[in-house]
Amino acid sequence: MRILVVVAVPAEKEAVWRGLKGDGRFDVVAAGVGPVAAAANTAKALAAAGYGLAVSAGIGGGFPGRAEVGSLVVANEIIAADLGVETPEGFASLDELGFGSTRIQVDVNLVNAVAEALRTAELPVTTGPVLTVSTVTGTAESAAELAARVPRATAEAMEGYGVAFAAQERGVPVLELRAISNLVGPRDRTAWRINEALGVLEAACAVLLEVLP
Ligand SMILES: O=C(O)c1cccc(C(=O)CC[C@H]2O[C@@H](n3cnc4c(=O)[nH]cnc43)[C@H](O)[C@@H]2O)c1
Repeated sequence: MRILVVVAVPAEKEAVWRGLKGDGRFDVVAAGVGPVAAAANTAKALAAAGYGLAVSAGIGGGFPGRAEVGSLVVANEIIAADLGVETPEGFASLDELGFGSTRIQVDVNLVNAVAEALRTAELPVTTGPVLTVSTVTGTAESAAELAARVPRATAEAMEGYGVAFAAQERGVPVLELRAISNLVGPRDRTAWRINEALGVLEAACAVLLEVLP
């Protein structure tokens, strides 16, 4: 099975490739930051070749108490968390407005198999919903609002839903894997542990190499 791995930036691509050891079953694309770049470039890649799986991978923010810095999150649901409208009563998602779904489920057997393999490799891993946002959350208020909107929210990043939507349109299964570089909350750039997260992402990709068919 050929597998497409979509990351945002070159540093993530290098980490993923190191983990995958250049295995010929995988193609790794640095699609750019954000859901639009991710969707457009995933759709382009999926149109160019036959893939059995699309993986959105990279660093991400962990919700405090659910995913710590240096750990991994495997999404069991990929949610476009800011796709909707603001109303005087609060945020209303596209689902509530009747314009479609902001949630894409990930195959539970795939999630469990990958999470179990990562645990066996002694990598700290949690499964749960991963939110896709167009703006990195930067205040305690926004973090609390998101956590209330999606009660089990485990991590946030900026590309998963774009990759998942493009994959879904072509009937290709999707997986999202995030290595946590920072906590979701008040912006503190000095607290981001990007190199540590890239190292964990590399180690996780070495496990993917073994567990994916
Ligand atoms: O705030 C900054 O100074 C800053 C510096 C470097 C990079 C950024 C990013 O926003 C990178 C976004 C990039 O990384 C993923 N990511 C990582 N953590 C988070 C997060 O807490 N919330 C959303 N996205 C995150 C994201 O998928 C992008 O690809 C900022």
